[in-house]
Amino acid sequence: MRLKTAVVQMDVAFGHPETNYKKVEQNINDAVEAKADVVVLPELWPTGYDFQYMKDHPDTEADQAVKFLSELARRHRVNLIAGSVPKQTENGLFNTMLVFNRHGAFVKEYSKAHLFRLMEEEKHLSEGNEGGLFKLEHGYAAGFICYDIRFPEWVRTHMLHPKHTPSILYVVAEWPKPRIDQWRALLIARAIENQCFVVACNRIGSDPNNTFGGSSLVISPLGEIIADAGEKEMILYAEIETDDVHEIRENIPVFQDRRTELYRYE
Ligand SMILES: O=C(O)CCC(=O)C(=O)O
Repeated sequence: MRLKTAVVQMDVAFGHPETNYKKVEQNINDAVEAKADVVVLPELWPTGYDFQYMKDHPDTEADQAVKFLSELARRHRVNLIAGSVPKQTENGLFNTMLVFNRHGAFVKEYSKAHLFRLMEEEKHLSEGNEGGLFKLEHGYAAGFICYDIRFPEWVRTHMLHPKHTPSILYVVAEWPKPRIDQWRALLIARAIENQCFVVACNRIGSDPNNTFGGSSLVISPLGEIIADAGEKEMILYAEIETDDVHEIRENIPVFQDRRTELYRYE
């Protein structure tokens, strides 16, 4: 199936959700005018990494974000990979990706499984324990959040679902500029080794502790960069044909050729 993706590479106002909610709404409006089928937002777009704000103004069960996003998806008839949002629950604070379909129906939530110590996530957040596989009209996909892409075994676990192999990996991030070459290399590697499209959204701009590198990318299952947002605030558009994965997987049958009996130490 052919689909047009819109990746919102935006600056995020630190601890200022009013500004970020308005900006997200404007970006979704613009993407819909450009006839996007799927809009992708960055990690923690409501607040950035302002843990104090998240604690002082908890979005309980992410109700505020869910209501806002579901209404936008329904009104504009667009699928949303709505980045991630702070979700306060009685078991802790999670960094949670939310996915909605064109009818505004809630499709999936995925809480970041690998917390990033360099940004002290483990001191403030609880880690997710569930996978990020979901289905939209264009088939199966999986969602990952930032540091998750350093764990190829986590991504591969999603690819090994017995019935529902994803054809797109959506990655949302606040990835700092000093390691942006690693971001690019890791995303290309995840695309090639999993023979998947990668649609990756990183924020731009700075917070009190970091400068973020942008470089939101759309990558083919062969590892070719289809679209690259560079360092500007922008919506990155790309058209992809998800059925391409089948031929690529037939040509080089990586999944059939796995030697699982070797992949462990005694
Ligand atoms: O792995 C990295 O270098 C960056 C990860 C990160 O910034 C995050 O997970 O928030």
